[in-house]
Amino acid sequence: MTTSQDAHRVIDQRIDRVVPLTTPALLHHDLPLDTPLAEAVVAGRRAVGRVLDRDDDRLLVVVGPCSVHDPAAALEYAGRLREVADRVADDLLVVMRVYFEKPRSTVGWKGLINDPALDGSGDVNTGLRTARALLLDVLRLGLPVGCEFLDPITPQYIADTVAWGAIGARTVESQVHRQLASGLSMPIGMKNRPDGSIATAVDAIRAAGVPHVFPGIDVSGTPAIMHTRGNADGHLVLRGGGGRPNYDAESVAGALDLLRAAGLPERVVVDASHANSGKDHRNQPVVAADVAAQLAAGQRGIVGIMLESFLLPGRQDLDPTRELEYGRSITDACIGWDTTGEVLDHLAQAVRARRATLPTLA
Ligand SMILES: O=C[C@H](O)[C@H](O)COP(=O)(O)O
Ligand SMILES: C=C(OP(=O)(O)O)C(=O)O
Repeated sequence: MTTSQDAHRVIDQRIDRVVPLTTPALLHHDLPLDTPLAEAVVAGRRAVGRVLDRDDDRLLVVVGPCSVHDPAAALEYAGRLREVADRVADDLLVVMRVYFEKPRSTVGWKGLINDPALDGSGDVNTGLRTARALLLDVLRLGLPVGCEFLDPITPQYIADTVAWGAIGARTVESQVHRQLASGLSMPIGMKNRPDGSIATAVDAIRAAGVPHVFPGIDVSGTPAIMHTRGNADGHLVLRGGGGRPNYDAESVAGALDLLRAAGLPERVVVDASHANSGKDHRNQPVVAADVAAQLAAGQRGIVGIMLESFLLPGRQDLDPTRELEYGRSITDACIGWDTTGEVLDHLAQAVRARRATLPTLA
């Protein structure tokens, strides 16, 4: 046994401070998902699943800010999005992107859960509470929610509210994240790796599709051995990479071939941002227009699109010496609100054109 004298020399040598973390159960108690909201989550997940399975010929659109840094602005955005989502509901299944966890290439702000005060103070308790409160508010407006799952323990705090999830480009090769995805209750998009490798994401879909056993925490916050069932709703997200986009018809066909060869459903979601836009938000409508043209030409393999969009276009630096502009991203550049409406209308039109090329679904 380690003596207290030894412990002092060997344990937590690089931990500066340990702060108690609230439990998922306590947060759920304080901010409950009531029955109507739970029904909305179940309906949202089912609707996403039907689009992915092509039992519903609409296009899944995951749209919203690159990251939430100001819950008030995100909620204003949600209110506006709700109106557009209703307008295009016959053709598009709109899910709001409500991202709280940012995987960084090196260092940078890691998102609202990690650092809600945006100053490096790392008040994760407040971050989780603020995130869950916003998720419930967005659900109350009638929008399904999409999140990236990055930290393996945060899902117990918020995943009950989420209809669609992503494993990001930087973690898609990680066994920890594949195991996590195998136990998550909603469909999960696996993004291609930052260097452009699609095979890695295809491997991730296969890995997450089967049961796993791994250490985690249960809803009470107690360490637990999780035995998962496997996630059959895994799908590929093409986000470009290695300095090249992969949203064009040839890349989509290549990705569908890889999925077929792996024995997986031939379906992809195209992310119009990240390496597909070269991180220039002005390119997102160009990507969306190309996707729209592929849909109108009858491409059924594209089941969804992701857009990074906020109230104002572009991005701003997180600069402690200056007040932030309301409604503008502090992570990746987003398309602004007006462009968002135009892009969604264009995509809805393309879905109608695709429908006209296809026999009616039974
Ligand atoms: O979506 C956001 C970013 O692309 C991601 O967090 C990586 O950002 P970074 O390369 O600026 O760290
Ligand atoms: C980090 C993100 O994307 P990717 O994993 O594709 O870089 C994101 O969507 O916020």
